[in-house]
Amino acid sequence: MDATAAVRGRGITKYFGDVVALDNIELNVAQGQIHGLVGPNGAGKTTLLGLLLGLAAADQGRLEILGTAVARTSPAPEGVAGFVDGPGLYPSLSARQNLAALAALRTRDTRTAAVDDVLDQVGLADVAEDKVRGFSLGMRQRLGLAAALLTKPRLLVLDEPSNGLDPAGKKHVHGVLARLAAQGATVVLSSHRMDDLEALCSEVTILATGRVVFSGPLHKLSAENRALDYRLRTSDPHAARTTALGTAGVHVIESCDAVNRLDAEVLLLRAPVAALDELVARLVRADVAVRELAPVVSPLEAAFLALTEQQEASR
Ligand SMILES: Nc1ncnc2c1ncn2[C@@H]1O[C@H](COP(=O)(O)OP(=O)(O)OP(=O)(O)O)[C@@H](O)[C@H]1O
Repeated sequence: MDATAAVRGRGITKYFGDVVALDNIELNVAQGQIHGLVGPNGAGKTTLLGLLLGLAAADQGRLEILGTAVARTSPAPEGVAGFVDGPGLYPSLSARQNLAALAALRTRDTRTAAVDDVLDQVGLADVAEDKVRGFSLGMRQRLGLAAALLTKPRLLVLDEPSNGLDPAGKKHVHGVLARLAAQGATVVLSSHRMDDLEALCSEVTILATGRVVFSGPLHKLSAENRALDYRLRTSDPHAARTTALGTAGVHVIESCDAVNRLDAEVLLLRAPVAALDELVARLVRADVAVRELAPVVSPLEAAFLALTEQQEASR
């Protein structure tokens, strides 16, 4: 196995009765990487994360985690922590008691220094003595992350860790994950939020109906020569429209969207980057000022929609 790989999956297949939840999955995650799993509902993300955590075994294929081949009967290798379907917590105990209980179970160590440190890292120090019963979803997610941190994981596996987080909570969680990765730990997480994945991950795997439709660096998705939808606001919408219609590769979208119809100054365009560059040059030559030019959805989201729609259509 490649010494720098934290996860290596080959031909991973998992069935639930007649349902093929994972279909011949290939997955490579380098050590120290934050790797995002993204895909529509039912794509297989939670199933795959569950295999990494040792909660279930693949029916076919070979999975190596932290240099160890995972056998059907063996638990996940040492150094793996995380959760799927929300963290398991005791509602009647406080945040601190939950963590102290876990620490005692795992290491027979009831000292509080490590507990205080992880509570602080996830931004829950102020509510350490509050019962988990009263915690919001975002607070539970942060406490689940704190519990995983207690084990000093070399591979952290998280199913939608951003679920329910407010901006401050998200900042804490992103900071924790980035620090972990900088220290050499590996993080594999799923999310439905493209902006989170773009902020955190260097590589992503896109799943659709149990198959990998893309896996690799984020920049490869955005660099692909695909036409995206853009909003264009200029000093002269009429001239901009005429120029756009006369520029090869640029398609003017006649919007039926109420928001854009109200904003008559905004033109919706579909174009690859090269055609867009040509349009901007023409607008400048025509003395039309470009006040806003932005993709309607991010390149990752556009790629995600295109790839997953293709896969769904070919089923
Ligand atoms: N325990 C189970 N029993 C039967 N079918 C299951 C089970 N777990 C998952 N599945 C099926 O396997 C497929 C993949 O489900 P999974 O939960 O992994 O998807 P997901 O990408 O995590 O979806 P979501 O975004 O909705 O969380 C789905 O068709 C689901 O119905």
